[in-house]
Amino acid sequence: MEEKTTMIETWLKKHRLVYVGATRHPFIRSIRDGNVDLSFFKAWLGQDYIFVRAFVPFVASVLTKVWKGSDDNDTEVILGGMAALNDEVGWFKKEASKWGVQLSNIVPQKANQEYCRFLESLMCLEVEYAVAIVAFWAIEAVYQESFAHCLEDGSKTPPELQETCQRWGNEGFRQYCNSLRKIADRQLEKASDDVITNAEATFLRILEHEVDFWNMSHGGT
Ligand SMILES: Cc1ncc(CNC=O)c(N)n1
Repeated sequence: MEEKTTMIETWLKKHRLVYVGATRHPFIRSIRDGNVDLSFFKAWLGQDYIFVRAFVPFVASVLTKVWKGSDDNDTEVILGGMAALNDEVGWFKKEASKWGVQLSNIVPQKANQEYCRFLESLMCLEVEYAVAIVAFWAIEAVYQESFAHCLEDGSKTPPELQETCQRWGNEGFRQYCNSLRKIADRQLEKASDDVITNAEATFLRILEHEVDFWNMSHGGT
């Protein structure tokens, strides 16, 4: 059977370097190599908690958009993502107390604020479902690929960080990302050229924001 090349496959090839920049960032490499600066890890933990709080209403907005197109499968996949986020918020609180990170005192850094503001712009009703679902997939896929890399054979991830890597690097999360990717590709198949152009630009913006987010935790600004 002949498999046709999907839009996302095409983009991943075209933007390989940017994608690798987001999924093989020095911060992730330092976790994998076992020489991560734990103060960077704690900084990431606090900032990511703030990001995830903003990510929840974004996912809710995607859910609203799919509901209008009333696709039951899509709704269930996204709702599953929402449920996982509920669990994740609880995990962040537990993990923060384990590391002595005070979540109530975290000040969002500039890169985080800008990323959250970008998410907010994607919540508008005028943003098409195809664009929003591409963004959703890309956000999840970067974490999946990054943390799965820290669990591959030969990695020296410190034992106390393995649970964190498992959170996004596990097999279930990989399959969930694949489901999101299929949903996104299916939307792109029927999208207009305008929407496709928009979705590709959004994909790139997400990758840039993810790199800036890692940079921030890695001692950048
Ligand atoms: C900055 C960033 N990007 C992606 C994710 C993964 N999605 C939900 O947890 C995340 N937690 N943080």
